Amino acid sequence: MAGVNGGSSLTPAEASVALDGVGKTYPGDGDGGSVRALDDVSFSVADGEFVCLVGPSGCGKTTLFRIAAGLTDATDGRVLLDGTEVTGPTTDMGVVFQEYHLFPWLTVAGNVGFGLERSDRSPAEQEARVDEMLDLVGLTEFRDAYPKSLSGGMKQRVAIARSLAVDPSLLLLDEPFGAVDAQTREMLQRELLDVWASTGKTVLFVTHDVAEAVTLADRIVVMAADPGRVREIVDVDVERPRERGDAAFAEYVGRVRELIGAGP
Ligand SMILES: Nc1ncnc2c1ncn2[C@@H]1O[C@H](COP(=O)(O)OP(=O)(O)OP(=O)(O)O)[C@@H](O)[C@H]1O
Repeated sequence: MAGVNGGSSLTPAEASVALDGVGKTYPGDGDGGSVRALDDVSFSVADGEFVCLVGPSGCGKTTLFRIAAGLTDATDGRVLLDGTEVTGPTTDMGVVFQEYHLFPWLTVAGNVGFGLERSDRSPAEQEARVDEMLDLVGLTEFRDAYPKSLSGGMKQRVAIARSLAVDPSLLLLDEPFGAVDAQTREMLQRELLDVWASTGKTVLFVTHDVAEAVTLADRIVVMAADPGRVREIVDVDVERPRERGDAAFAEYVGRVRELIGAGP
């Protein structure tokens, strides 16, 4: 199988997003016991590339996601977005979490348009952009509905539409389909790939589901734990749409599972 440890040789300044020697130590409670959650994590994601991050429980996926999103400070290293160091949350990144984080008092259109209110678009431009995003995720007829009346899959489509509305250069997703049933999950994966193909966004997607990573990614960053670090980067050299029944698909799933289970 081709593609293990493959990937771009982009310099941090050339990449859409680059993690450059990122480390994180959580302080202990005073009696020592600090946790080295991440150690010297470096990889780049090229413009328009879809990269998934997988690894065993506790390898620091969420910590890395939060650092990339500017929500947590790294102890060492830095994250560059389009060559500029990330020092806090920015509208250049669209962020989607497992929990939908929708505003219950706003309609679907209100949620999707939320970030646009602080942009320099006119009200008419904002409305047109909301309509475009609702069309993109197939929720036009639900524009006036409230989140409580939506299924989990629909809520996550709203969250994705909201994150894309401000036209970020990077989409960051942390286990976005972790709370929906298996069938909805596969549908959302197909839809996300369609959105990715039509928008050309750069995507960094965290998941613990290896089949999901093999379905979606151009490359899979496989992490190891204690301390969290990059074990290998696997190029997924399979045409899309990928079929779970295919031998090549199963081979990649097996290879990535083996890497995750390989111990320290
Ligand atoms: N706020 C915190 N304070 C102290 N330690 C933390 C904190 N957050 C995470 N950790 C520790 O850092 C390590 C990495 O945790 P993190 O949640 O980032 O991993 P993960 O790969 O996302 O795990 P999982 O897949 O189980 O969600 C773990 O050992 C965890 O206990």
